[in-house]
Formats: sequence, structure tokens, C-alpha cells
Amino acid sequence: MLELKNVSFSADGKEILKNINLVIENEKFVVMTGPNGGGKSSLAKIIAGIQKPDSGQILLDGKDITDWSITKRANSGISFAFQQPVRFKGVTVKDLITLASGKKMSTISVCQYLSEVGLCAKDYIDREINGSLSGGELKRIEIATVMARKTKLTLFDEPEAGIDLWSFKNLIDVFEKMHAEVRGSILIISHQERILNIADQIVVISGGQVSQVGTKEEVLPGLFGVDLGCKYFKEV
Ligand SMILES: Nc1ncnc2c1ncn2[C@@H]1O[C@H](COP(=O)(O)OP(=O)(O)OP(=O)(O)O)[C@@H](O)[C@H]1O
Repeated sequence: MLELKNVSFSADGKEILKNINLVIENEKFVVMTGPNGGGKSSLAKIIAGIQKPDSGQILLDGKDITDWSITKRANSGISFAFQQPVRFKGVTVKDLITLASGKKMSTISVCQYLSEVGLCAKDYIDREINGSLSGGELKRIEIATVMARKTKLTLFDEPEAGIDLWSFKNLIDVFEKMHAEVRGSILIISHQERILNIADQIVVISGGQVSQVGTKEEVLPGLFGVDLGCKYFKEV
């Protein structure tokens, strides 16, 4: 279980997150949404350890991880899916997925992850992670890498961005499968109706605060018809 207690964060003299209190229960599929600039990405970065809060506490299974580095948090089971995978010269797609899984992997197992994110495995497995891969391909490889990691808490920041050539339905299937198989919690930042619809819990972040938390039945009706200045329910 991840718990945020009175977390506040400022940058460049601007108060970005104000007294955030939030609990992400084990094995829950949580979608964080809200208007642009509300503070969602900042909150995800604070959970992953990329940014440090000015005050407040972050607890993982009751342990205070507020001062832990990104690496220590990653080793304790928090994964953050970046917009694109980190590139290292000479590292192939197969190397990256094997590294993420932390164990020896057969070519067939690596291929399965690639197929799940809609990539024809044989065309990609030996390719180097570099600028020759398109943005959408890199994005899918990053999602496959996070799937192979199988961590306690996986954070995705707008995973739908940049994958418009890939069937959006496949992305939903990937998340549902991950949720069923990994038995970890998934926290996704998204404005997409179909992602909001598969959430166990929706958290609305607005003006740097948690403005609403509840099931989709409780939260979604309130989002309809409200102009929050964001791209609700737009199809990819
Ligand atoms: N390092 C920083 N320095 C200054 N301002 C920042 C910094 N990081 C974030 N902000 C500001 O904080 C606010 C919240 O940004 P954040 O990216 O967390 O919002 P968001 O809810 O993820 O937005 P979006 O839906 O547009 O992705 C924005 O106004 C942003 O410009």
C-alpha cells in the first residue's frame, strides 16, 4: 500500500501540490485525472522519487520512503513508465526487456511481451534502442519493459500519448492483463474515457489538490459536462 500524507511541493516559487493525502491500496487499478496543469505529473514524479516534496511523507507498506532515491524506490517495487525508454548504446530490445525482468529470459518470452504491445517480435527483438525507432515503437517497448518488471506499483503518465497508430483497444487489454497477472497496483494518469472506465478508483487532481476520490460510478458522472479544460473522452 502506498500512502501520501500532507505532501506539498513547490517549484520556481510556485505552489504546485498542496497538502496531498492519498492512499493507493494493493492490487488496485487507479486512474488519476483532472485539468491540465493540475499537478498529476508532479505527483507521479514525487511517488517515483524523481522530485522531492517540500513537506509531507510517502509510505510504502508502512515504511517511510520520502528520502529514498529513485533507484532505492525502484528496487523496492515502484516502476515509472517514462514517455520513452532510456537509451544505451549497443543495448537491444531483447537486452532491455531481459534487464527489466531481472532474470534470464528465452527469446520466446521476450517475443511474448513484444507481441502483447502490438509489435511483430521478430522485427524488433535484435534492434538497438536508438533514434531509428519511431516514437510509438519506443513507447510500446517502454510498456513491454514495465510489464516484464512486474513491480508492486507501476506508474504510467499518459500512456496513450503517441500510440495512435496502435489500436487503443490493445492498450486497454495490456493494462487489464497486467492488473490480473502481476497482482500489483497500477496508477495511470489519463484523460481517456476507456481507461477511466476500467479503474477501480479514480482520483481527480485539480489546482494542486485531490478534489475527488471514488469509484467510476461516483466520479465519472461529475466529470461529464464539466469543462475542466482538458481532453476528456476524446478518442485516440
Ligand atoms: N519544475 C517546475 N518548475 C515550474 N513549474 C512547474 C514545474 N513542474 C511543474 N510545474 C508547473 O506545475 C503545474 C502542474 O504541472 P504538472 O505537469 O504536474 O500538471 P499535470 O496535471 O500533469 O498537467 P497535464 O494534464 O497538462 O499533463 C503546471 O502549472 C506546471 O507548469
